[in-house]
Amino acid sequence: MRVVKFGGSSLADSKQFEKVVAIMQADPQRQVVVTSAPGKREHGDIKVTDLLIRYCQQVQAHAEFSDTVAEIVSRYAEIAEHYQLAAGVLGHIQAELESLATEQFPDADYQMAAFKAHGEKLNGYLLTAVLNAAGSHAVYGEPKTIGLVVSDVPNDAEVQNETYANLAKFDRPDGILVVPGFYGYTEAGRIATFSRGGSDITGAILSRGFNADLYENFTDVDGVFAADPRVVKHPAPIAKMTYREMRELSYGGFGVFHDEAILPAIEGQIPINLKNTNHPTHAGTMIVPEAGFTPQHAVTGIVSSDHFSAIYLHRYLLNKEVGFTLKLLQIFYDHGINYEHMPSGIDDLTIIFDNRQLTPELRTTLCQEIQAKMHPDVLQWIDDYAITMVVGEGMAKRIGLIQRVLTPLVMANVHVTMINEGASQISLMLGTSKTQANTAVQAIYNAFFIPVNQQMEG
Ligand SMILES: Nc1ncnc2c1ncn2[C@@H]1O[C@H](COP(=O)(O)OP(=O)(O)O)[C@@H](O)[C@H]1O
Ligand SMILES: N[C@@H](CC(=O)OP(=O)(O)O)C(=O)O
Repeated sequence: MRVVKFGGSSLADSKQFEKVVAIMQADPQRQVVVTSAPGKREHGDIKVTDLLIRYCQQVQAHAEFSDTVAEIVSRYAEIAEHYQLAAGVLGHIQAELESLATEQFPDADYQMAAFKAHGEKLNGYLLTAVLNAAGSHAVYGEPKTIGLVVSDVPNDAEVQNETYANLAKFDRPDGILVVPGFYGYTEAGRIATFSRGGSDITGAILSRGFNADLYENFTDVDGVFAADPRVVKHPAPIAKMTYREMRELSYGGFGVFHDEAILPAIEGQIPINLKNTNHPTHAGTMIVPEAGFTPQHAVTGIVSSDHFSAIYLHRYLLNKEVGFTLKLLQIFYDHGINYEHMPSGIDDLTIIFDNRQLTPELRTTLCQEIQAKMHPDVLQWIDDYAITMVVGEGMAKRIGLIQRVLTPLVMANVHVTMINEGASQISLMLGTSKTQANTAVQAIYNAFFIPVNQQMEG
């Protein structure tokens, strides 16, 4: 059997629902389907998840929210009306949405999680009704009913291991089981969501839990490309790649698949097929175990992201001081900040971290504490930090690869401030300024993917 996940763009309106129904009905192996909330219908549109966040913020601020609720309801109404569903279906959706405003929650974070989750919950309910109206036998499976248990971090939850025992015991109904993505329930029975884009994670959990032969993840592109299509024009498609290549590239910024969705697939050794809802006959990208994989190219993909900041510390004889790093990381730990990378020299150390975790106040406190406890000769805060990652199973044993990566950067006048060859040996990390990050990706992409004669012409 297969678990199929449709992203928000695939479930954005009735036109997309038609494609989803056709895909589900084309293969009886597609027995479990995971829904996202309706996404963007066109460039500039607003995802239902973002409307729900606005709705929650308005409720929390005791502000007017009826326009927001009407806007959310209209997204579901267009689909329900297209399929001429019984009025009760839309009535139920509207009532559930409206009741959120008066429901009691333990705190504002759990309240936000519950609001957000309703985008996928109500779309799951709607898709169930649509599939039944289209002649399939579909049953709605609430994450609580099927046993999807998550940690009690309301907006960044992780799956708990007992989920897999629960899923193994769950008696799947005949026909299609429709499960909303993006959230589960804590031990205490509260809704908690994964991080943004987390419906991919639900699909992977169900694939492992139900021991699927294949996890099909449908989106709005023909698979994974060697670079983000918004950065490189018509990037080369990747026909096949490994789990760890996908994990590194998603982590690095390929938004097409959530980086935390790889682990359940690895644990269950479930192959993933990323496909296009708008072009379902295209083979898409297969993401497979490392064993038996033969890389076709030195580099599989190049990615950059610019949500980093760094703290640079310099102190003479730092290399001789036992416990310096420990003390420094303790400061980060005390403030609940995790770091991403830590390149170091004899007397120098840079800590690179995701700056989305920081407030301006926290930044000031961090600097003051580091100054007071570590007594560095130099402490520099660097906000203008982007990381470009070059990833490929084929990189490990290639002589001269670093030179092949760096030469086009020299030619493109990109200043590289940090180089870190990942311990995994399948990735190379480069620090640049934010403004040079896209140039870096384009230059490395051209060097590895465009034949030299075409580069000259271009
Ligand atoms: N390397 C890449 N290959 C393919 N798509 C990518 C890549 N990097 C970023 N993307 C973007 O990811 C988008 C799909 O992800 P997302 O918007 O989350 O889809 P969905 O709504 O289906 O979950 C694509 O439209 C594309 O713009
Ligand atoms: N709807 C949620 C979860 C999700 O996975 O969405 P999508 O499949 O559209 O990336 C979000 O916007 O974060």
